[in-house]
Amino acid sequence: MSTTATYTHTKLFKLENGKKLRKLEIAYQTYGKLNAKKDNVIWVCHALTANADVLDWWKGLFGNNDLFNPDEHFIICANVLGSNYGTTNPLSTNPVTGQPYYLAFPEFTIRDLVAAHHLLALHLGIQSIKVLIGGSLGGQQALEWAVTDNKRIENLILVATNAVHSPWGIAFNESQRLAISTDRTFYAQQPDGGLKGLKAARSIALLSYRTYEAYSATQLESVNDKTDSFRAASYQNYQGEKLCKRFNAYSYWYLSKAMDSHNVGRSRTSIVDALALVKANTLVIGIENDVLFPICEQEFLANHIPGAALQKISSAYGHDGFLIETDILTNIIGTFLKESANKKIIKLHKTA
Ligand SMILES: CC(=O)SCCNC(=O)CCNC(=O)[C@H](O)C(C)(C)COP(=O)(O)OP(=O)(O)OC[C@H]1O[C@@H](n2cnc3c(N)ncnc32)[C@H](O)[C@@H]1OP(=O)(O)O
Ligand SMILES: N[C@@H](CCO)C(=O)O
Repeated sequence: MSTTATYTHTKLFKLENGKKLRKLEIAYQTYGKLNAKKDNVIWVCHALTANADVLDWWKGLFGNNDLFNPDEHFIICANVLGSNYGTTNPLSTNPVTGQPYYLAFPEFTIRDLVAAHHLLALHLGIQSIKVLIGGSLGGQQALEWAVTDNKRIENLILVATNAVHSPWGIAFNESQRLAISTDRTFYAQQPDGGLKGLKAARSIALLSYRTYEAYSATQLESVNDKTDSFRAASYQNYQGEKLCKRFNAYSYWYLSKAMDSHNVGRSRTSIVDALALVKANTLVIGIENDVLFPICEQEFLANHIPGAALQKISSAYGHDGFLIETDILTNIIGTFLKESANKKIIKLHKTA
């Protein structure tokens, strides 16, 4: 059973920077049913350009015959604030002006994305989360959630993510925003504004999501007399255009800023102290070939989240491996959850 719905928050939604959004709408999807014990919730936080349909974009890990399936679990995935898959975003109508926000949309942070998830969890009556999982920007949300609200989450799975967005990651994002800002239509404030810039931005982003090996494996020329029109060039154009057909430059701009904002230590004593607040059984998964979120970032998480386990995997896809290597993820996560369930039984026996 799958449900697609939108929750409308009728009170003002206060952002971390103090600005307020009226009539926040959060699009979400659920699969399966909450069981009688209310202990089968799997909450998924999605990455930069995905949506609430996790059975579509994380197939192999989420599906009718997969580790996370609607027969056993109540799976919830919400489209993040700022994204154009149904949640309030820069193309939404500002209730105050009656016009789309575009660049008048307030800036927001990863903490604001999590605050919106909190509202939805409250609305759905979710008291405990068996597994909170996310990769990349989704992992940043999951981590922030586990720091802020550390009693509700039993198991936390962080894939290809970090505790604070790195100077390297911010530099990639700024380069993408520079590409968008060179497209003058971005400032015309129209639904298709900045799409040429967005195409270039996605092309830049892909270089951080993939690897030298992946391009060599898929984009190598079969003839050696070419001087132009290379496959790799066609691929970059294609991928840029593919994103433009399903996303918009304004959402992309604001979400990349939210990613830059990620820092679990902000306004807290330190990053290390913030990580020490996590109480969930935590599994951190890193991809050894990830250029954007290098393995040292997951080592840092695992070293500072109490009792966290670390698993390193290899993927020629690099960072995007977190979306693609579902067989390996199924194996690692399945084993971790079995061990976690066994530990829970032993603990219950000891306290009985
Ligand atoms: C409504 C929706 O679409 S939902 C949103 C779906 N996306 C998300 O959820 C975001 C997360 N997903 C992703 O980022 C990506 O889908 C990934 C990382 C999982 C996979 O990336 P993909 O682009 O599908 O794979 P890959 O890099 O192998 O590229 C394959 C595509 O490039 C095309 N391609 C490959 N080489 C070339 C080339 N030299 N020139 C032109 N096109 C090329 C292929 O024909 C294929 O096209 P298709 O996507 O239309 O079938
Ligand atoms: N490929 C992912 C971003 C990488 O985290 C997306 O488009 O959402």
